[in-house]
Amino acid sequence: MLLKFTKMHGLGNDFMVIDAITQRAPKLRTQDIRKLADRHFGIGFDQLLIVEPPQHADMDFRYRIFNADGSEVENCGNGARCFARFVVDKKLTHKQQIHVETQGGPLVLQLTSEGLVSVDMGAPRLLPSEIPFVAPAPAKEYLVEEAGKNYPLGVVSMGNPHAVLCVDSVADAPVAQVGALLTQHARFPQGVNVGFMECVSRQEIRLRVFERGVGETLACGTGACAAVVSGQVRGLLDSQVRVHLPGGSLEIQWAGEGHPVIMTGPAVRVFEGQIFL
Ligand SMILES: N[C@@H](CCC[C@H](N)C(=O)O)C(=O)O
Repeated sequence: MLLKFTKMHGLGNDFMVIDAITQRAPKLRTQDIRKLADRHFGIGFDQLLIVEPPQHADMDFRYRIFNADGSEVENCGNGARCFARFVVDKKLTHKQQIHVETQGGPLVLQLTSEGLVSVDMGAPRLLPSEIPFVAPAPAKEYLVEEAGKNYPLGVVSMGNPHAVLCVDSVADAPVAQVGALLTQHARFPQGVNVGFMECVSRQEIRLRVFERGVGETLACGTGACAAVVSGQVRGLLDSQVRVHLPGGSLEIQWAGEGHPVIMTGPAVRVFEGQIFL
């Protein structure tokens, strides 16, 4: 069958987006997604996004997210912004404010007058059991031992699991090596996305993220939210922070415990395509 798709990106974190509302989309198996994600033999992407009708009457859409390794995940910040741009550009909605179901919980999105997308990402979860993370008691930072070294990590769930490590300089951070070790650490039973955060000031950080199921990406939206939350919990950051990622910058706001994290940034359509499956 011929499947139409749109290639999009949020700060270089790239997506294949499938409209499963106006076309019949096949059920893709893990190995199908891996093949499509391959940058040499497929279309190439960090995540696949599938836009579907909602399952609950108070929602506008449901969207599902799959990592390049074919695993289904709960949430994706850059994906959420691309999803909003996609449903508006495709005229799947005329609403200003879009409510969408994800596996990690509902999100509220809107396009701004500057052409950006702002997303209410919901309140972060910080209890070890909510990440999930194995720890005897809640703390601001946890020492996680791997290969004879102790890593002081902040842990945050933005629907999906994140660990945040403070570094002196992201340019020199051992993202590939340490990211690969920690992403599958036994204390994170569902794996974890690993952020390397350099605090420039209380309102500005640099961040690189080794994503679960992908490897290092040019940007991670939920990773940016998690880093700002973890930085605030550790007393390092203010409530409004500019996050510089290798692919560009995001604005993240968090007013503290119980409040939602608001993420604002761009979402770009690259091209329309079709593929025989
Ligand atoms: N790129 C994303 C996060 C995608 C999911 C992540 N790899 C996971 O496994 O949880 C973002 O922008 O948030």
